[in-house]
Amino acid sequence: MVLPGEKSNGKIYIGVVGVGGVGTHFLSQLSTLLPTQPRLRIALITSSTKAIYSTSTSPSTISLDNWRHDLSTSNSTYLYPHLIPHWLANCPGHAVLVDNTSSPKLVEETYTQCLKNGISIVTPNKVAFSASQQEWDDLQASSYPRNPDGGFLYHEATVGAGLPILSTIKDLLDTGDKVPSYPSTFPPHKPPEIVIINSITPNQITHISGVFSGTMSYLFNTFSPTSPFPQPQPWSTIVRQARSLGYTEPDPRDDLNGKDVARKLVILARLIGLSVASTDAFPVQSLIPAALEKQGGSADEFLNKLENYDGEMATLRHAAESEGKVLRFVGSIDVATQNVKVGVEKVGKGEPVAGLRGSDNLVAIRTERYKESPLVVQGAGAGGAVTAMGVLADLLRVVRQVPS
Ligand SMILES: NC(=O)C1=CN([C@@H]2O[C@H](COP(=O)(O)OP(=O)(O)OC[C@H]3O[C@@H](n4cnc5c(N)ncnc54)[C@H](OP(=O)(O)O)[C@@H]3O)[C@@H](O)[C@H]2O)C=CC1
Ligand SMILES: N[C@@H](CC=O)C(=O)O
Ligand code: NA
Repeated sequence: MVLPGEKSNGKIYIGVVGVGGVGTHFLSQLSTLLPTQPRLRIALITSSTKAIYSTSTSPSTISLDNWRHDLSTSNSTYLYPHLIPHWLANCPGHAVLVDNTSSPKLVEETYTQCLKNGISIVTPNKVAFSASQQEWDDLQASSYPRNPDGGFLYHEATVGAGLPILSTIKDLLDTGDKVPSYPSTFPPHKPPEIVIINSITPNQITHISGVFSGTMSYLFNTFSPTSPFPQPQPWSTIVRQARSLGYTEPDPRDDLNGKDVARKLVILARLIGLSVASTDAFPVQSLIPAALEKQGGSADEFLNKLENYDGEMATLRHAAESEGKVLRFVGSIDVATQNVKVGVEKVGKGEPVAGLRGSDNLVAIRTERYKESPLVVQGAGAGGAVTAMGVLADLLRVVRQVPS
């Protein structure tokens, strides 16, 4: 295996896992890019049932011209996750795992092993980065530069899809943004599960807040619009629309229960120097009706039952309307008080988050330099194409750092 620092044959071998909404857009965007990236070789494409491999030493690796057909007619069955690191390690150049799934099993069986073997990972999959703090720490320790022989690890699309949120925060931290002075002691009720892992460093960011879910943004922009006409459709109808638009998690319940936003806030909090035990370390408001919380079943079965609870959401909306407000699903991190929270809020129609459209995210970051007027990143935060762009941009970050 060729490590990031070692001289390789100059080629970069890509293993693509997952060809759903994001994965298909990723492959489509990659095929457009390939003619300008002669070093790239597609070494593996696997769905949850089928796989196509190139023989890793063969120069004629997989063509993207007819990958759907080639995959569906492939005689090769799906590559079990635990075999992926070995397979990529046999490539004669630098290898990159592109994980376009939401699979915890894939994370568990490939990430650390890949990184420690110098295989890079780019992914929109939040699971690895929002599990335990220890797992986060292990990923950092296994990957470059903390591990000089480790693979690169990029996950820009885990927060705000292709929006440059993680890269902006990295720039702020790298350029040592200063923060206002904090009280010498933290509030006595400081939640034990969220702590600043080091004293307030000069480059700590102080607040991050906004709308972090493309699905929830679309749902509330449509269900609780600033203009009263036309009459919004029922909540469950709009949830189905969000799913068909490719915004939701593979299971929309992971959006509605606030878990997806919680995952993103855990990733952001850890990135700016907070140690967060888990997504259960802070209050997360779920919009799953209580009666459906404990019921299993498929996503389709859930959506059919959700129709019976449209009235509950309509009541919430009417309460906001009576105050001349709209509903938005927001999240926030306050470093000084170490408070992290996720939930529905009534917001004035003139508020920035009230004006969002479609799957827009809006993330406001406050630091010393951006204290009075926060640094704001806004735009589509969900959708296959805008997510795939973030994954592809991360791949190019790896390409630029691998010696040719
Ligand atoms: N959609 C969006 O706007 C955004 C998505 N993301 C993240 O991107 C990831 C993918 O999302 P999206 O494409 O929308 O989801 P999809 O459900 O459309 O696609 C996921 C694909 O992964 C496949 N898959 C699951 N496990 C494996 C495995 N072990 N090996 C190979 N394939 C597997 C699934 O196959 P099968 O269906 O057969 O199980 C499915 O085709 C998720 O982690 C999501 O959180 C991040 C930002 C935005
Ligand atoms: N389901 C998520 C996808 C992007 O992270 C969302 O709606 O934001
Ligand atoms: Na992003």
